[in-house]
Amino acid sequence: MIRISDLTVEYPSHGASPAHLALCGLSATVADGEVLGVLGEAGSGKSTLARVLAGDATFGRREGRPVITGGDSSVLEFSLRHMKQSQHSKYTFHVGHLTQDAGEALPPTLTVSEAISEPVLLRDRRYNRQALGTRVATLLDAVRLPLGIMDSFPYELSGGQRQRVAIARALVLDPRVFIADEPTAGIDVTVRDSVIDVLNELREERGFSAVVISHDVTVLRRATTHVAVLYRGGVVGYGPIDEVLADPRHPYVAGLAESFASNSRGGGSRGQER
Ligand SMILES: Nc1ncnc2c1ncn2[C@@H]1O[C@H](COP(=O)(O)OP(=O)(O)OP(=O)(O)O)[C@@H](O)[C@H]1O
Repeated sequence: MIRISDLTVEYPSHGASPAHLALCGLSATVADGEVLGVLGEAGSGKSTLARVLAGDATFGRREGRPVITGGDSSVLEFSLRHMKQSQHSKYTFHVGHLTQDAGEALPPTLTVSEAISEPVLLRDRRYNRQALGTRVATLLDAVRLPLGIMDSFPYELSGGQRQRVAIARALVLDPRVFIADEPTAGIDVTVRDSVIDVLNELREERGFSAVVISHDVTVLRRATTHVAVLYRGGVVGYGPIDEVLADPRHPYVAGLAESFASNSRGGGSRGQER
């Protein structure tokens, strides 16, 4: 479903800033029903990879957008490097993208229900409102949010609730591929498990494929089939997470293995919902 082959990505130069090489010769595959986890230090290229897979690097050079300068990635038979503008809307219909800090970027003037419905109504203003209401309610339930918050505005919610609304919004078009950049950031440990459950249910029921960026080892262990560890834009570890950590081939992966081992000895991460 997703085949990344020798992918090289740059941010073009603008003003006095030179071009920046963000990903270099990256390869990975995600078959139907698989979830690839991506981890790596800050600036290693994780969000850039998510943006490219979400279709943000198509149609020439635009300031602030990544550009594929080598290799390619095919997602659902679409070539990301050679995608035509006319294909983009179809592509983004099938590929959901939860951006980093999506919860904080919810439209402030829309209620929860309107924010989750918006991607559907932007494509089809005459979509059946009753069916849409049912879809919103099902998604709220899936991310363990009470139906009573449907008419609330983002400022009335906690950070963790906003993040879960953003997840529901990213899934409302029923994507076949889901790209999620830190989906559990700011979510407490019990809700984090429900997000992992949503990913696993989608995977089992729909043969859904996903790429999940996360620094949370519990998410990576329970929701991914394999991981790619990025370091300065290249892959330095690839395979099932426990195998990658048990046999580190790069000093950065060895450091990760060490810190994950000491975290588990200390009882693991316990993120608190904001
Ligand atoms: N719009 C942009 N223009 C130029 N360079 C950029 C742009 N966005 C990101 N970069 C650079 O590309 C590299 C990869 O950034 P990216 O955001 O993909 O890393 P990341 O691994 O997601 O980091 P973090 O964990 O901090 O989110 C970094 O060196 C970053 O400074």
